[in-house]
Formats: sequence, C-alpha cells, structure tokens
Amino acid sequence: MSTTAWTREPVRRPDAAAGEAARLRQQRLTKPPGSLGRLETLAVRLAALQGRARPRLDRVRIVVFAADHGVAEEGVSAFPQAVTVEMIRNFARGGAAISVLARTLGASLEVVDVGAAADPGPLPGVVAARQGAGTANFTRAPAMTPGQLAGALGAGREAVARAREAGCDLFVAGEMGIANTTVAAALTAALLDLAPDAVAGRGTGVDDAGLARKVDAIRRALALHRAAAGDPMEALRRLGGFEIAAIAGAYIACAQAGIPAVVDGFIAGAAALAAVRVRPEVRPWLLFGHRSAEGGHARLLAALGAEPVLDLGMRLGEGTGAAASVAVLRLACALHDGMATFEEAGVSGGPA
Ligand SMILES: Cc1cc2ncn([C@H]3O[C@H](COP(=O)(O)O)[C@@H](O)[C@H]3O)c2cc1C
Ligand SMILES: O=C(O)c1cccnc1
Repeated sequence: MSTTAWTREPVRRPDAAAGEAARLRQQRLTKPPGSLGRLETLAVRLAALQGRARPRLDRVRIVVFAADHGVAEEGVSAFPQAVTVEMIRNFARGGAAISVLARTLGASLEVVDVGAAADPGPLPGVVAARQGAGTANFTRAPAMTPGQLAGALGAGREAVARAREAGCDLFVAGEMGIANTTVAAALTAALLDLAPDAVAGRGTGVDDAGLARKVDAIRRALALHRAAAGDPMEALRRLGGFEIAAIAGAYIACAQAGIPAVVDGFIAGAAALAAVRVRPEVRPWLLFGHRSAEGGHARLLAALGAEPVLDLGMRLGEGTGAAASVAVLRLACALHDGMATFEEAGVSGGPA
C-alpha cells in the first residue's frame, strides 16, 4: 500500500546565485531600471528556481487531474456529475479549453483520472490512477480513506516524475471534477478558519438556492470534521478530493525535484494551500497564474502572500488561468534573454 512518507523528504532550495546573476543582468538591459515591472521580477524568480541566469520555458507540462466528489449529491453544482467523465473524453479528443491552450503554447498535456464516478476506460493521453468511483460525501464521512489519500498524493508525485523524465521547465496542474468548488471552499475554510459564506462562490453558476445548499453543506462538513482543522494532512483527507490531493502531491514533488509550478485558480489554490501547510518550504516553488473570479480565491491568495500574474475574470479551472499566464512568463524570459545591455548597444547612462 502506498504511504505519504515521501512527502516529508527534503525539498530543494532555490538557487540564490542564479537569481542574483539574473537581477544584475536586468539592471544592465537597455531600459530604465524596473520599467518592465513584474516582467523583470518574474524572470529573476524563474532564474532562481531553474538554477540558471537565463531561465527557459521551452518544455511546459500541463497535467489535468480529474475526479468526482460525493458531496455532488447535495446539489451544489449547476452541472451533473456525468460532466466529469464526459470532459475527460473531451480532453482526450482535444476539444476542451485547456486542450486548445496547450496546443497553442506547444505544451504537453496529460490527463490523470484519479477517480471519476464513471470509469472512462483506456483513452489516449489519459493515465488511470483511480482511487475509487469518487470520494465519499464529506457531510457524512471523511472524503477519503488513508489509503485513498496516499494513492491520490502519489498520483501527483508520479505525474511530476513523468514530466521530469520528459524534460520539464515548468509544471502546470489543472483539475476537472464537478462539485470541486465546494470541496476547495470547505478545505480553504478549514485551513484558514473562515466562515463558509466567505469562501463559497457560484462555481459553474449555481443560483441563489444552489449557493445556499453549498454554504450549508460546507457548514455541516466543517462541524463534522472540526477536530481535523489543525492537521493539514488530515483536513485534506476528510475535506479534500482525489484530484485536489493529487495536485497537492504534485506541488510537493515539484519542490522536491526543483521544478517551478504555476498554480491555477481557486481549486488548484486550495491544493497549494494544503501543500504549503503540510510543507511550508514548498511555497517558493509556486507561481500564481491568475486571480479567479470565484469568490474566496482572493482571500486564499492573500493568505499565501501570492500576487497572481493575470486577472482576467476567468473561472473555469482545468489549468486554463495558469496556462494563459505561461504566455506572459515566456515574454518575461524572452526579454530577459534577448535584450541588449547598455554596453552592447552603446546606450548611455547604464549602471557603472
Ligand atoms: C463543461 C464544464 C467544463 C469544465 N471545466 C472545468 N470546470 C470547472 O467546473 C467544476 C467546478 O464547479 P462546480 O463546483 O460548480 O461543479 C470543475 O469541474 C472545474 O474544473 C468545468 C465545468 C463544466 C460544466
Ligand atoms: O477558479 C477555479 O479554479 C474555478 C472556478 C470555478 C469553477 N471551476 C474552477
């Protein structure tokens, strides 16, 4: 049986010397210091994370983790649970938003079925790592058994190992799972000690009655699992989901492998929060792609001290907000690498 012991293995430290070399290069490029704003600091951060003064984003890996949630039966989503497996098929055929973004970016896309309610069977580009036919309804029982939690975390670690094997400059985790905004909200509320209505949003577009059912389901879940709030791994087991645990595992594995990761929206953000609570040294390895329009994401970002790259009013998931930010991160790297220095260009007024 798989265990979670690997999550306690050492995490890499960013390379301060590579970061400093990148910072000095930015000062010598033909522009007033700081005038490219966060395009400068993002390139410097990527340099420290990749351990090279000129960071590259040629090989971007996107992995969408899909799973279902027992809490869907509480009527918390605007869409039926069958959409999860239907979207797995859509990913495999290349018709989803993340499929288009991955193609446009020239990024490799993998889908991991961590436990949709229906088994999609073998599909091209879909890895089966099923921990069950969806989690248990967390308003009545822990979402996962200890074995399922370990299996889901391990599925994330294995996805990072495959990415590393293929060569990976940057890792993007996405998710698909009907009702997972309820799950992300419950986990966020437990870990940040917030009221359900402060973190629950409309997800796929629930009406007022749906939102009230969602807040109520979260309130009941928090009451049932109250004792776990101080233990992030146990909170993840009781209030999380297979795909959220897999993403948390992937972030921890990225930090252990020295691969920077871009976090997507609210759901991936909840996984990031869990990962950082389990292993605080994971935090430097995470960049934040965008601010989701989902209620609760802004508070989650604030708690993580995260300033997202984009704020486009997106609220889809699948890794789409993180993928969109890769275009900006690539521009940051291209400027950093390709601009002339004051000295090279014979422009006056550069650093002494
Ligand atoms: C067609 C479709 C594609 C999606 N892709 C991502 N999500 C997003 O919506 C779901 C979460 O919202 P809720 O908690 O309200 O169910 C997740 O699957 C998330 O990835 C989708 C949702 C739908 C309907
Ligand atoms: O921010 C997200 O990740 C999100 C928001 C709504 C629905 N699905 C995902």
